[in-house]
Amino acid sequence: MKLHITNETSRLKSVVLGVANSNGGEPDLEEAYDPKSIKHIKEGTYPKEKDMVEEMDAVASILKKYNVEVFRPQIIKDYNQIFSRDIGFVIDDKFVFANILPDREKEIKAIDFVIKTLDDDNKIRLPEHCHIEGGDVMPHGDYILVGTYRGEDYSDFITARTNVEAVDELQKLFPHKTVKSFNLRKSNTDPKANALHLDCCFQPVGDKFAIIHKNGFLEEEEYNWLVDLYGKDQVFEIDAQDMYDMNSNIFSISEKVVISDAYFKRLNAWLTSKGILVETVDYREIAKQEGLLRCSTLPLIRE
Ligand SMILES: NC(=O)NCCC[C@H](N)C(=O)O
Repeated sequence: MKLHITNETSRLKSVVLGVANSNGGEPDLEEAYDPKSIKHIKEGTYPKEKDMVEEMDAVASILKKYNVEVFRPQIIKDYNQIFSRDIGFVIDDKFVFANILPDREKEIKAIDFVIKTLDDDNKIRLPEHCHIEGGDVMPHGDYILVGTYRGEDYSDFITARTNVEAVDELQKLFPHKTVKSFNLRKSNTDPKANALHLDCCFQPVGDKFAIIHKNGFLEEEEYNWLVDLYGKDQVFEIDAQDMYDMNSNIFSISEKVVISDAYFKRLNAWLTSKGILVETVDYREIAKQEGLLRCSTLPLIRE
């Protein structure tokens, strides 16, 4: 397979979509690794496998309707494999393995059957001390946008997944691109104050638009840099509740078509007003684990 990803919105040709089958059910509180899952475990509202399988199958159907090649990870018994985005990422024709949270590191084996079709020259592994997850990485033409956490208390946050060492390494690996990093707000306990990955508080859509949550960014100038990249009138601002609901985590099939959650009335109306066709699914159960549509997809080829 010849990989090709240079941005978030060009016509999608091939993608990995996670699976919710045999996801291991409700974890113990100590095993959960994001604050929204913790909240749902405490409140007795943790999502059921059957509901999540149905939600993901609806996404697969839409992708197939648009003639997108869809790979599903092989099922590892009793293991959460919903959020394929984070296990690796494609930049140009390279597949970069994530150095993911140790609780999630088995997930990558399940797409071996895809990775082994790639030339060895096109597979990249970062040194072990570089932590990085695909939800933090967005190829954007000549830029690679990367979410990170620069605080000295990095190791206290199970929600901090990409470190500055990985940002530096990425710049060395892609010297012809500019790696621009964003210091994100982290909370292990409050999902409304936790930008778990860059795609939880920002995402480009269409040919000139973006969705953004200001408070997800710790540095105002970095938030401003993104707003200026698009222009103030072209960005859709979301608040803490919208971030919690995961409004910035929709998924583009092309510049003209997105998959969004039917629950996002304000966002979907805005997208439609910009000439973007919105295919809707119900992803409220998946959302309970602090991820949504972008998080559950790993694009391999866009035009
Ligand atoms: N890109 C993403 O934001 N992925 C969501 C991952 C959610 C999962 N519960 C985690 O904490 O790793």
